[in-house]
Amino acid sequence: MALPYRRLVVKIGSNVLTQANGLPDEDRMAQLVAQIVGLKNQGREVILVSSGAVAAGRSLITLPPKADAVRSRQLLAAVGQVKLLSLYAALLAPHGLLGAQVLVTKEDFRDRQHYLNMKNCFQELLQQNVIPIVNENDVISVTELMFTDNDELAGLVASMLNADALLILSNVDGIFDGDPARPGAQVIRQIAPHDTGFAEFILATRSQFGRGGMLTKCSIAHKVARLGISVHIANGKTPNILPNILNESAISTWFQPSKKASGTKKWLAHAQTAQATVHVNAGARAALLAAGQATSLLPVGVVKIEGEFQKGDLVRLADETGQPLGLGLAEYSSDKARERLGQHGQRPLVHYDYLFLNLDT
Ligand SMILES: Nc1ncnc2c1ncn2[C@@H]1O[C@H](COP(=O)(O)OP(=O)(O)O)[C@@H](O)[C@H]1O
Ligand SMILES: N[C@@H](CCC(=O)OP(=O)(O)O)C(=O)O
Repeated sequence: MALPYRRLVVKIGSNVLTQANGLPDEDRMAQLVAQIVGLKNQGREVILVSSGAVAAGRSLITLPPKADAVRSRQLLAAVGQVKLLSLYAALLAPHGLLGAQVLVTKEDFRDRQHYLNMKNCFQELLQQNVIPIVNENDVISVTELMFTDNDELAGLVASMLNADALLILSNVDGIFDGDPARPGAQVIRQIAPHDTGFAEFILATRSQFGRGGMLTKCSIAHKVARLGISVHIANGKTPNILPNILNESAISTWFQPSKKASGTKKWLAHAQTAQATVHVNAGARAALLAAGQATSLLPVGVVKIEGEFQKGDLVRLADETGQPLGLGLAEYSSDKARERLGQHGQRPLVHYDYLFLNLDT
């Protein structure tokens, strides 16, 4: 039986769409589009997050020697994105399908109005049977404004649209239990929501044209799965990989989902800024991070509060050494919290429903 995912986000990495010489691999694109059309014909909704603009740009423009790295990337992506989307449009047209370009920046997920505009647009596109094709707006996303990579962007899109699954296509069959090049290395087939042991196997290497590397891919996958969205990492170069993930015959690493999280938890998982930090003691840290338990933060475990906050504000949680633990919404102000610091029998400062912990700390 096929996996019952109705709404899918498919992320295709640069290296899947790029040949060894750095130019776009149009045959591969055609194969992947054919697979996506197959998924659509099964009645599924597909949102595509596609890298490849820089590679496409390389096929159009030769950079001058000693060109500035940031400007070169902007130039290649600006020119290449047109070619990338034209190729997708040409491949979808014979199937009677339209693709839509959606270019986003990190800022668009922070600004609530931008976020809602974007969400509404996606919903309209899906309703009209159009395939949104998302990429980072590389022209204005430079250095610290950039997403870590398109895996982060795909995770945000999957959470925003409450997708059933995120399929990340890279140039490896999944996460290996060691160097993928080592003879005998095996793909880890399943990772449970609270299992963080996989991190020890990941090497700092990344594919030739990739940006973030496997470690960021995995921490995004883990976070998204903990919000209740299935994540599969698989090889985009393997024939029929998308239908085979869905009929469970493909090799892939499957991050099993937790129970679906509320909209607030999804937002907290990806929120970036908090004004104040609440430091907790070792006992509270252990209780919060204990697998499978829904624990709220009580004042008895709080040792220090840095900064000011009001009821409903976003606060950062950290342990006594300052190591970040997660983010939550305060149930009361920092003034009240300071009065109750270390006291037993007080109301939670951060309720479990409004708390998102990073398990990879
Ligand atoms: N344990 C591991 N299992 C699989 N791949 C790994 C592992 N450790 C490091 N990698 C590297 O991660 C790369 C994929 O990540 P990345 O370069 O970011 O790809 P993409 O461009 O698809 O986002 C692989 O090509 C591989 O070299
Ligand atoms: N936005 C860039 C891709 C950046 C990126 O994150 O690539 P990847 O590491 O392959 O997901 C492009 O279109 O070339």
